[in-house]
Amino acid sequence: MSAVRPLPLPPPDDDEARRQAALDAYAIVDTVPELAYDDIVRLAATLCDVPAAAISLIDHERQWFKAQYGFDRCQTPREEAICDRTIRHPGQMLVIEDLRAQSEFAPPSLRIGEQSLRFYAGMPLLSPDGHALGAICVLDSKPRALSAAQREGLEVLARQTQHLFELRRYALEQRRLLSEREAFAQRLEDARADLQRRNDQLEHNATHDALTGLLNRAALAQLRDNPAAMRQLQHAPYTLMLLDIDHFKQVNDRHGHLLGDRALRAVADAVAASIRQHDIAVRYGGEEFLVLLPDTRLATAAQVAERIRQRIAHVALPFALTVSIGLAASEPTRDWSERVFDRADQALYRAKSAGRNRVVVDDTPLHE
Ligand SMILES: Nc1nc2c(ncn2[C@@H]2O[C@H](COP(=O)(O)OP(=O)(O)OP(=O)(O)O)[C@@H](O)[C@H]2O)c(=O)[nH]1
Repeated sequence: MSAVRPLPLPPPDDDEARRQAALDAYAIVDTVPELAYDDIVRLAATLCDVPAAAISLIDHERQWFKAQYGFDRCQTPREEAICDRTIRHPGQMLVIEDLRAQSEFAPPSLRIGEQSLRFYAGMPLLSPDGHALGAICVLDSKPRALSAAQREGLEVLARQTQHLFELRRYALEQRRLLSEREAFAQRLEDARADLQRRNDQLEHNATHDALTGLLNRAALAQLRDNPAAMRQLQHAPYTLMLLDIDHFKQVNDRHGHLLGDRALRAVADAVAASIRQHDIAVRYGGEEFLVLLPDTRLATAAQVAERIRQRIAHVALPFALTVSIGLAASEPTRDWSERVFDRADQALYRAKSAGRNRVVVDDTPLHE
């Protein structure tokens, strides 16, 4: 087509907004040069035997060149972009054989070498839903015409360019989906971790005494009901310690429950600070504590108990705080929950009867 169509009206605002949105979806404007597009414009120039060619995208008030060959500008104002005329008739090539003969076109500022532009042929570049994003164009500083084969070739290159655009959009979409999937997986993992934390917290609360942080009676019952843990405990001689705060009722009565609670925490801290990591300390009753010392004979356990007693005697409180402790050793053939506990309890009773603030070791003969 050598005749120029009458100057089309500017597109209605809504259409232009949709067209611009279609272009934006490719996120291609202002990207770095890419060889695939550079190759296409070189090929277009060679095919049409012209010194210059470009892939122009009409972006708001400018035309921006994704690729250019034969000139070195990366954009021009939209009002002088002939490609802006080309996109007004999507699907049709616009050919202007001699710009000087077309008074309706202001002379473009774009120059080919030192010469002003005389020849233009552009094929619109369309999105799949028909929005014209820009054009692939060939340019010359001399008037000329395109052969049918050259026109056809330019159309093919326009299709190839559109294909590249679609690949780009597909890659962007995949990246978006991937990051959405990663974000979703992260949210899922966060939720799982949060659930795990809450679960751990619940489990901790169910098995620990809130005041002292030591294990509670429920945890002791769980231990008793766990054959594997019991086997582990019983594979070597162990010692059971029962500890009771002396005259704790008086502490409460004279100094109030708040100080009583402080005393309980101080006792728990002294116990925790005196035992090994795998020893098991339990707040067994109000002011009673139970400590299981695996793999520990009575004599060693007595030293630990004495350390605890002394530590507690030195706790800084507005009143004297002492404890009585009873100890008993395990019997290899018996369940600690029966006999060992009774023996430790009797030892504790003897510690109380003998004046409190002392450690008493069970001395009843085994296997009586
Ligand atoms: N502040 C406080 N007091 C508690 C708690 N649990 C139990 N007690 C108190 O501990 C006291 C235990 O008193 P008793 O069993 O008579 O024993 P005791 O006064 O220590 O006397 P002995 O054991 O014979 O030396 C009671 O007054 C309970 O109210 C608690 O969580 N906080």
